[in-house]
Amino acid sequence: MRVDVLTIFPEMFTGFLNTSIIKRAREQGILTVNLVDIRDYARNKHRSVDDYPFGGGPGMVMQAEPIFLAVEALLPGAGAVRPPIILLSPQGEVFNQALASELAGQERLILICGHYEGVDERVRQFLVNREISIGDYVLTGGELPAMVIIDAVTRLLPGVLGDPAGATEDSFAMGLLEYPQYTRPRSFRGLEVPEVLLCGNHEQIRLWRRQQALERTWRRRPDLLAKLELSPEDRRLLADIIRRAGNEDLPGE
Ligand SMILES: C[S@@+](CC[C@H](N)C(=O)[O-])C[C@H]1O[C@@H](n2cnc3c(N)ncnc32)[C@H](O)[C@@H]1O
Repeated sequence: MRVDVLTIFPEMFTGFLNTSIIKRAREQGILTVNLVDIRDYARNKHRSVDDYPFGGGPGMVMQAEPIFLAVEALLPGAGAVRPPIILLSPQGEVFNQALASELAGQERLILICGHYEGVDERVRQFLVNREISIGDYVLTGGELPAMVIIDAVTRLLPGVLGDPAGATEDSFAMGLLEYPQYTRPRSFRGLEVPEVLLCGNHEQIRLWRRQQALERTWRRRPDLLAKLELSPEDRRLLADIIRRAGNEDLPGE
């Protein structure tokens, strides 16, 4: 996958792109990130790309022209099929795992990072074809949201994770929060790993994990559970969880 990132702070991406799984994905040629400095498309000697808002008000607004020029330089030849051209914005559709999977199916993404008070509305109206928010809060710029999206999408690309099953069992991938994880030592300060995980019986472990995932989701994110199509086994497990919760305080929460 190729991702073009339009930003006025390309240096913010240095650590992110050169660390851990994202670094490896780039080295393996699975991910290519092209950082475009929007200032390279400013038509003034100060390379400024923002100006005061028409109508007054606080802060500065990023101008449309350098952003249009930067995108046009990436996509020469009008009329070609356009990749998703995404404006990062707190006003966009809210990013989630389903959207990450959808974007992971694309060959190319263009991400536009706003800054200051945001970008000239004409970018939103006439240049981008998608607007994505990473949550209901306001950040100083679109750079962190761009990294969030690149990270979530990259780990879904074939070949990126050593064990692809990891991503399919993650929270949200199957509509549930993930079951609890443990590693060595078996006993830490007298705190023991659940016995079932040591028994070597794969079916028992699978069932325990499913029950834990259902219980966590039921307690913490019942909204997710409401959207899920439950199997007969899930219904049985859930009925048991709810019955026990009615009788006693479930341990460990
Ligand atoms: C300070 S914000 C501008 C907020 C804008 N004045 C508003 O109220 O919608 C500056 C830039 O940060 C980015 N940004 C801030 N919060 C974001 C979020 N939750 N999701 C995605 N991008 C965000 C956007 O690119 C935005 O243009």
